Order: sequence, then C-alpha cells, then structure tokens
Amino acid sequence: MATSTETPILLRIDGVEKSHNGHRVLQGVHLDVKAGEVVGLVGENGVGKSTLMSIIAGDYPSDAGEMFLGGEAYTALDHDHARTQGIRLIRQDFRIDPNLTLAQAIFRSGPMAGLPHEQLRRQAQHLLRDVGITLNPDARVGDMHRSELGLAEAARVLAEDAQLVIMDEVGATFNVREAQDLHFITTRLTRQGRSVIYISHRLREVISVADRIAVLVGGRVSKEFNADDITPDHIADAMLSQRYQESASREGHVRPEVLLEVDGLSAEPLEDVSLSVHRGEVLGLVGPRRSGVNQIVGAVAGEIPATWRTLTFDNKPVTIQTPADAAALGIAYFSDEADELGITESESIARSLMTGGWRDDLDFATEVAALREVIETLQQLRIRTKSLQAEVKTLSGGDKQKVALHQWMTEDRELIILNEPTRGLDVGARRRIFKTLAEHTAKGKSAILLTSNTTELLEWCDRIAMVRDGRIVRIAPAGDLDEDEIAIAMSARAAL
Ligand SMILES: Nc1ncnc2c1ncn2[C@@H]1O[C@H](COP(=O)(O)OP(=O)(O)OP(=O)(O)O)[C@@H](O)[C@H]1O
Repeated sequence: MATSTETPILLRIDGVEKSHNGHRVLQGVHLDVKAGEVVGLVGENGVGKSTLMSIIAGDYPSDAGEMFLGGEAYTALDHDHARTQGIRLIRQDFRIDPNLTLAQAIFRSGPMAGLPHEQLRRQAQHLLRDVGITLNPDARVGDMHRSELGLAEAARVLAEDAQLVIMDEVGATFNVREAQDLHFITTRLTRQGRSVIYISHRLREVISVADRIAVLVGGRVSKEFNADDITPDHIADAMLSQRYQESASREGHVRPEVLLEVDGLSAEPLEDVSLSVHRGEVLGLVGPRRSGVNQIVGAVAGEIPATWRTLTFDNKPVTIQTPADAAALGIAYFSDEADELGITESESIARSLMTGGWRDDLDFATEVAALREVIETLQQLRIRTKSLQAEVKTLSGGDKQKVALHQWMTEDRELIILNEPTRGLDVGARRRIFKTLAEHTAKGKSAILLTSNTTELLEWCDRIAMVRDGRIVRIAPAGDLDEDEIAIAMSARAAL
C-alpha cells in the first residue's frame, strides 16, 4: 500500500541496543513502520536482523532504547504478550508437529484450536482458496515441503488480527510461484491496513514486495530506500562493507568425459529418468514441488530407495543404495533440510571450521597453524563471532550455514550435490559460494545444483534439466534459456 508522510506510525523503534555475550550487535537502531506499509529489512549475515525482530516479538528484552506501538510505549514481555499486542513473528525455522493435518496446523493456536477436523478443513480450504494457494488441508504436515508450510504459515496470519506481521526469511527457498503467492498475502495484509516487516536476502524479491527498504549495517539502520527507485546493486552496495562484484558470466569448465551416467532411474514419482553429468560441469535441476526433482538427487545421494537400469560413475558400473555408497564414490550431498546441515551445534566454531575436522592428538605447532587457518576462513567467509571457542549454535542462521557449506566444499569430492545452498545467505556469501564452485569445476570435479532461485540457475549452471510429472521434460544449455521459460516449467499443472 502506498503510504504518505501523514500515514500514522504503527511501530517506532528508537535507539534500541542489544549485546549477546558481550558482542554488541545492535548499537542504537531507529526505524519507523507505518500502518499499511511493507518495510524490507536487509543486511549481511549476522548483522542483527533476527535479534531486532526477537526484541519486538518478546523473545528477550533490549539492553537500551525504546519502542512505541500505536504511539504508546511498548515492551514485549514474551511471545504471547506480543501476540496480544497485535504482533506476529513468522520465522523460517518454525516447528510444527508432523502428525497434524495442514488444517490443524493452520488453526493450531487461537479460538479454533481443537474444533472437529471437518470444520477446520472447511475453514482452511476457504482461507487458502481466498489467496489462491493450492494446498490440500488434509495433507499431513510431515509429508509437506517446508516451503509449502511456510506459505501456509503466512496465510494463517490473514485469519488472525495481527497488526504487525514479521516475516523473517520465510521465503528463502520459495520457487517463483510460491514467492508470488507470498507477495499476494503481503498485499492483502497491507490493503487491510496492517504492516509487514519483510526480511530476505533475495534482494529483487525485497524490492518487489516492500514499499521501503531499511539497511542494517554495523548495528544501525544506515540507509533507507524507497523501493521504487532502486536496484539490487544499490542495496548490495549499501549493505556490504566491501563492494561486491556483480558476477561476470561463469567461465565454462565442461570436459568431454562423463562422470555420472544415470539410465532408467525410477523412484516415486520418477519414471525412467536418464541424465549425465560431465566432468567440470554444473548441472542445474529445476521443477515444481512434487515433480520428482528432489528424488533425483535423493537417489544419487543414496538417501531414498531407487531402481536403475544402469548407473555408471567414472566409467564404472556402480550401485548406490545408501548415503555411505555415495560417499565412497566421492559424492557429497548438501541437503535442503535445516536440521541436516551436518554440523554439530554444540561444537566450537574453531573445531567446526578446521580442514579435515578436529583431532585431539594435534601437537602445539600444528594446532596453532590450524587455528590461524580458521581465523583466515572466518575472515574470508565474514562470519561474525566474538570467540573461536563459542558454540556453532550462537551463530546467526546464515553464518551457521556458511560453516556447514565450508565443510562440504573444502572436502575433495568428485561430485557435490547442492540443494538450495544459498538459502539464508547474504549476497556477498552467495558470490563466494559460487566462486568456490567454479574452482571445484576448474579442477575437473562436477556439481549438481538444485535451487528455486532461477537467476542463480541461469548464471551458474552449464546445463539445466527441467523436471515435471516425474520426468525430465527438457535439458538445455543455460545460455539457451531464460527466466520465463523456467517459470513456465514451474507453473505447469503438476504444481497444482
Ligand atoms: N542466542 C545468542 N547467543 C549468542 N549470540 C547470538 C545469539 N543470537 C544471535 N547471536 C549473535 O548475534 C549476531 C546477530 O545475529 P542475528 O541472528 O540477529 O543476525 P541476522 O542479521 O539475522 O543474520 P542472518 O542473515 O544470518 O540470519 C550474530 O553475531 C550472532 O552470532
């Protein structure tokens, strides 16, 4: 909704400060959110966006500063208190009982909780239809994709009376269609005079969803933009301390030799899928939810049961039935599931970043050299921490993911499979991941990339395979495709 200078301010944040374990994260944040406005909040990983939202939503208090809600002094005592004040926070890492149906999940809190399922089903159907979301209210939460649940989490706010809705990276793995649905929900909310704080690292998406964009740098809002007048580069320049380099088109490293040859792969819903990955190649995979695209990588990584006519790796016939089979061949799989990052949250940051993993029998000189390398890695990856000995769980979501990716990408693997690797990463970190990927393929190693971010698919893959209804419907060089063609593949009937 377009707002003017006369539009009332719903939330005023005035000089808010917060430290975590002596690390001064927020250093006097000032930010106004007007009624009926979407404010995009952007900033590097670990800059304090979620910390600020946690203070607004009542997870913990600020150390200093004030907030005003509808002109009245406001302090959230806890989540429930914030909710009664009309504030609702949706995070990417929400947890819902997997045994609930979608209808039960949508109405799991509030006055309708516990009503007979038939009643909930009808209400949920009505709510979802109203915003054009084609999800089945009877589906079991445990069988749904996190992105579908994220969309339902956003939609359920429409049935509540929240005045300020905070969406903290809810759409990090949304495909084009899901992102459009989320945009529709934010528009519906603001038309009703409600306000939204929208946090995302997908800068183009923030520009299209938000009215105004606030950039958090060094613990303060350093710049505010009107979303009508800017490009992603303006935001990236404002949020990154070092100027980031817009990627040039990737240098191809594809070699004639085939590394992986899949022939006649079947795994529900896939039927008779064949594909090959050359040495030095990045093969992109894209398809709507339930198209089978995830099952292709799941099968190659040994994560799901599958049958093959033949499977050849490095010119030898092989079988892959378990993750250990895949690992033995030199295949690494970076999952899109947040709880399968492969890092130990209670491990120290230093130990987690050591090349080849930590060993207790290191002599003093080796340990010092290893720690030096860790410090260099921290600086390169721009991971924010006060102490090398701090536990991984104290890192921001994006910084945690950098640690996990670093572990995957520094191991010497023949084929790395990356499923949504850039979710939650800031624009600078995305560039570094892809630089590492280019170094990997330059050595004749290969990669399969699954991402809902079509810009990245086009920029970073040599070929893209489009999957629909359990089959590969087209494989083409990335240079022959554009976003529209991929969007058409995504919006095919199978997505409904
Ligand atoms: N519970 C905590 N204990 C200790 N430190 C924390 C805690 N929560 C956050 N931090 C630290 O506060 C800083 C800001 O983290 P926050 O999660 O707010 O960043 P963010 O901007 O949301 O990052 P991202 O984009 O990666 O999600 C980070 O350095 C993080 O390590």
